[in-house]
Amino acid sequence: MGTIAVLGAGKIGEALLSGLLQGGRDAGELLFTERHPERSAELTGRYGVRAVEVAEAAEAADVLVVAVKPQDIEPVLTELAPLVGPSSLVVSLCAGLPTALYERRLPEGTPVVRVMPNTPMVVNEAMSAISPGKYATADHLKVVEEMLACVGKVVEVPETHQDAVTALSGSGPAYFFFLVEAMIDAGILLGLPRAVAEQLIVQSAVGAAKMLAEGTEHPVILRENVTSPAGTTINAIRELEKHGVRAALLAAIEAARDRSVQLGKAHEQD
Ligand SMILES: NC(=O)C1=CN([C@@H]2O[C@H](COP(=O)(O)OP(=O)(O)OC[C@H]3O[C@@H](n4cnc5c(N)ncnc54)[C@H](O)[C@@H]3O)[C@@H](O)[C@H]2O)C=CC1
Ligand SMILES: O=C(O)[C@@H]1CCC=N1
Repeated sequence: MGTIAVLGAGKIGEALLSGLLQGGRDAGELLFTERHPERSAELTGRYGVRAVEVAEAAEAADVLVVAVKPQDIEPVLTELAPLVGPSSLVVSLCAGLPTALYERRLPEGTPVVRVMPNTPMVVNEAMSAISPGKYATADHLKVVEEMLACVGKVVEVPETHQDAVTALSGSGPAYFFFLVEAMIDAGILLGLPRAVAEQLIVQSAVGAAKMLAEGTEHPVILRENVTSPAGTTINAIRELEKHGVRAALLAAIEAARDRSVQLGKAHEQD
């Protein structure tokens, strides 16, 4: 797989570096660029990975992973344009940004793969969806898949699905954290000490996630198995339905998808 350079080592860039290191990659095979020197020093201190300028990253790395905010992509494309070409491999983790944007702004033939990962990368449990741009070959996809398989699961999707994927699994961990936070608050409402409420809910989330991951039963059956006739759970479910939680989730994820589309459209003229 060779050397990987992460351009923009914020939350997701750091998650990738740390996941790759935990997955057995050597710090010497990883590089990153950062616009904030104090952030560079922090990451080099924590992981032993070297911060470099974009020119050195493009020269030394086999894979260039773009992990800046979509709103910050412009200067990165301008910097990269004279440094890359058909023998490079550019991987974009940026929400909403189509491979066509990179293909317009980088030299003709530059292979680009669009990826939507998520932060559970830090515990090697990422869900990443990958889509090839028009110059990316099966070999390029294999390289990207291998890199991401070190930090979790990988699925290939048509690029037309990437905005939906972003709303579902890219943002997905935030919805679960939000739910956990609200359930811990419910424990406080019922008079439990915060630490106990946290332990109860976090372990319930871990257990439920493991059952889901085993995949032996459909989520509906798992939920029904908890829901006893005239029991406690059905009273809670009635309240969830009454308060429109299911519809709220559909609307929320649709809104996230729409924002992803909008982020891509902001660069249509570039
Ligand atoms: N945070 C998340 O859960 C996920 C984020 N993403 C995508 O990953 C990208 C990064 O998101 P975060 O890590 O959350 O943002 P962040 O703001 O934490 O990280 C971006 C980093 O890029 C650096 N940066 C900006 N311009 C730069 C430049 N020209 N050269 C070098 N460094 C530069 C910033 O200093 C910052 O450290 C976004 O495009 C986002 O859509 C994708 C999936 C999940
Ligand atoms: O909120 C965001 O825009 C990024 C993309 C997916 C998760 N976080």
